[in-house]
Amino acid sequence: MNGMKIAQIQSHVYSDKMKNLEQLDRQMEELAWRKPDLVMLGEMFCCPYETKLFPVYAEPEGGPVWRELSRLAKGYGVCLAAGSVPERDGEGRVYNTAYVFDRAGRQIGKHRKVHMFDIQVEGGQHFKESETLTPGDKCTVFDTEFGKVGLCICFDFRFPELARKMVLDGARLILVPAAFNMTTGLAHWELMFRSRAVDNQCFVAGTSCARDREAGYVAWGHTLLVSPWGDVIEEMDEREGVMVHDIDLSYADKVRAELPLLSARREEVYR
Ligand SMILES: NC(=O)CC(=O)C(=O)O
Repeated sequence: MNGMKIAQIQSHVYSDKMKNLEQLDRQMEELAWRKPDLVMLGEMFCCPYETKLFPVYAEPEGGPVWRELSRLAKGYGVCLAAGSVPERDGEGRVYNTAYVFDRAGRQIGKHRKVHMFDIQVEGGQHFKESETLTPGDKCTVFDTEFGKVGLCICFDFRFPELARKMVLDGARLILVPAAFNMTTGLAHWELMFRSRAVDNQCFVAGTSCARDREAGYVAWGHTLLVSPWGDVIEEMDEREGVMVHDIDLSYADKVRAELPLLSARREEVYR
């Protein structure tokens, strides 16, 4: 199946973890009449984006947040790309992890953020995910009823090599739960998503949480969806909201056939 309806939810992040899931339940109920096939959330949608809080909010895979996400996917009969959450493994390490559930509530995708968001921009944003997070070490592409889908988290998408690998592994849509900020958002948000989409001739969906000026980390918002031709299908502003679109993944095949960037690569020259 190539056609799908994708809903991207840009929501407020409450400090009460479970309140975020109650909010999600209400949002999915309100969305139900639009019959989305896939619902997508932002990076750390149920934990304030602060390094000291990641270990406090972290849960193992299969924990209460995971179970509630699986229940919601099944209850509403949708594929749920559940943003990202802090995940604790059996050895006490904490990851920034994105889970994806199918319509039956089964986990079909999981990605641990590979590239740590450690930046120090003079006069702008400072952040050091590696203070409390451990990086993952895998490129993630998983099977869905719509074909292969790529998954990475925010800073990961700044690395063209990872997106290229996902596409060479079969992805025609890349999901990116993300949280740019007031420094990087204005400079690079739309530019990055359009660049990755044009280079890889695939749909890219970037979903952020809404901006909260009182938060320790002020998210840029601007959830967006970009086509394989590089067109911005829609971009939100910084406020809470939902965006719903019908996309046809075979459009990526059409663009790749008309402008054969992927098939005309000369790997032997780039080595
Ligand atoms: N949350 C992030 O990883 C933010 C990011 O990538 C950025 O450039 O900003």
